[in-house]
Amino acid sequence: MTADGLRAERLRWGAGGRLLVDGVDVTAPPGTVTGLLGPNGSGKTTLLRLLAGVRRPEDGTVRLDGTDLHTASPRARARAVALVEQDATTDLPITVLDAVLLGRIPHRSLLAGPRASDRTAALDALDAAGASALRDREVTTLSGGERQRVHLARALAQEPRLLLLDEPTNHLDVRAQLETMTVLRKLAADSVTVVTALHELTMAAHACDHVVLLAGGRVVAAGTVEDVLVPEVLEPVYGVRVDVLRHPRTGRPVLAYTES
Ligand SMILES: Nc1ncnc2c1ncn2[C@@H]1O[C@H](COP(=O)(O)OP(=O)(O)OP(=O)(O)O)[C@@H](O)[C@H]1O
Repeated sequence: MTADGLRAERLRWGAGGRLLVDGVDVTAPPGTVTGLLGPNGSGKTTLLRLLAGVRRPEDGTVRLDGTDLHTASPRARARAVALVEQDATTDLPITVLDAVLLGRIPHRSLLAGPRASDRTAALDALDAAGASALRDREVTTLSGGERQRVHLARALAQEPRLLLLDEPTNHLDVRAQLETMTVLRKLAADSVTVVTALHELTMAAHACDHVVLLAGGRVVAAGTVEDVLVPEVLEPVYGVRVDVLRHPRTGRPVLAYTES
């Protein structure tokens, strides 16, 4: 097994007589955070499901460290890949800790209950996601932001090599957004491959190594933050005027938008 991260090539998937993902390539080396950007309806969620292996492409391949995710067994895939879906709902009347323990299922015998090591992994994941204080709460009673942290914790408990997230910060306050992106950076530092859909371009500029910009199911630009998050690329895609400022302390791009 080579640790070359995620390599998706020529992905295609359509529905309702329309191609929603049309010849998309995504490369994400281990140890990097890749931002998946694009306007509403550009295909980010559809692409993440193809990358996660939960939806089979009509054409193209998804390889993680050289292994084709769509021919791997569901169990092998579940050990390797975690997907945090947008607004994932959990209607089960279970506690937060039990919900996070569900992330350990790919790592244990189906018939056995959680082991002490699974519980430790779940508690560590809750801690990393900043959700330890919620562990005994019933999931159905949580706020949107609290749920988002718990979904992240469940994915962390899964200990994936590829972590895919669909707008993981959309319910979070500014501090929690930064904390979540710090968690993703730490995972990348531990050689996890992280791909996250984001709407907030300044957050992408702050936390991503690479970005992939989608429009109409196609990649319109891919590369470093400095190459892609520029007015010439963004303005035609979003239909707004974009000004790129510099963060006074980090030097990273800060994007400001006005109607064009
Ligand atoms: N099963 C489906 N059948 C028909 N159309 C679909 C289906 N799934 C998604 N679409 C459409 O495909 C397009 C891409 O949807 P997708 O959810 O991937 O976009 P997105 O970039 O994640 O959008 P958003 O930023 O709004 O979350 C949208 O126009 C959506 O309505």
